[in-house]
Amino acid sequence: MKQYLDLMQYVLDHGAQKHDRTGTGTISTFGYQMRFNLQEGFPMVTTKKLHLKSIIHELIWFLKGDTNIKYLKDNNVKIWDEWADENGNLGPVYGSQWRSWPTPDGRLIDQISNIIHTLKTNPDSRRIIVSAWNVADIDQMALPPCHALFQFYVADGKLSCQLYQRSADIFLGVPFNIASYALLTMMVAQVCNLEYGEFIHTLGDAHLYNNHIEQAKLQLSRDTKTLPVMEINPEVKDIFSFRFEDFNLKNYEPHPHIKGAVAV
Ligand SMILES: Nc1nc(=O)c2c([nH]1)NC[C@@H]1CN(c3ccc(C(=O)N[C@@H](CCC(=O)O)C(=O)O)cc3)CN21
Ligand SMILES: O=c1ccn([C@H]2C[C@H](O)[C@@H](COP(=O)(O)O)O2)c(=O)[nH]1
Repeated sequence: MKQYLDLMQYVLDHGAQKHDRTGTGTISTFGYQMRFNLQEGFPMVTTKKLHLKSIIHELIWFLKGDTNIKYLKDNNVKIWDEWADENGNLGPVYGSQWRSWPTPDGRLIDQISNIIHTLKTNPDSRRIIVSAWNVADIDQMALPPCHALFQFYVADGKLSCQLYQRSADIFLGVPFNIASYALLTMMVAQVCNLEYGEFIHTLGDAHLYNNHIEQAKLQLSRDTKTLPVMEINPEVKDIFSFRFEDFNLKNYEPHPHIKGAVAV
């Protein structure tokens, strides 16, 4: 994952000191893009061990349209705990916008079903977009969407996806976001009978929190390893039918995990 290490090095070399909402302080840069060819392996960071279980369950949870952390808690995933209210609710975050975006006249739009339909019937469309950035709902969300908008693109029978992420926690969030959207792209490709193309990750405010700098430098001192391979149960042909057991990551041999506190 040279692309990820290059991002870390770039922000260390060129980033500006910036205050932030959490009071932690960051070193930050604005506007950065990484590309991952999904035929060259699954883009999981190898310079620290990533907890894939959390990533898969979070993605299944988004696709269910769920915005309560109960499903995550039942599967021992804790990454959203700090933001939920006393009933486990996060407000109308990703799952709600992806599957049931409310219209002014009272309908609900299932953006995921719509993009699957368009990919199957009109793959050359330049409008294959999912937006979580629902301006009218933002003040009811526990956290405004970071991965705000993504677009699919088909050429030569290959499916690519580009994500716009407005705010990117390079040490903790970004490795999760890359793996999650790479996996989503592969799942969408499978159900639409397309080959794997690229995942393109475009970042707005890309920052390293001041209490993650040592962890970043440790990762930069480690050598990269061959990317693992993600096997997906080929029998699943419906985007909403994937289960945790349908995924099998092979040959993931990362360096040891590195701890870092999450800024709330
Ligand atoms: N500051 C901040 N960074 C984020 O990346 C982030 C937020 N806030 N708020 C909302 C979600 C929650 N996300 C999170 C939250 C925690 C971890 C985290 O603690 N990761 C650890 C443990 C992983 C695990 O338990 O599975 C890690 O080492 O990766 C990662 C992503 C991504 N988002
Ligand atoms: O998927 C995610 C979700 C969140 N983040 C990070 C980016 C920021 O560090 C915080 C959000 O704080 P804001 O003040 O709302 O920007 O969470 C991420 O990297 N990936």
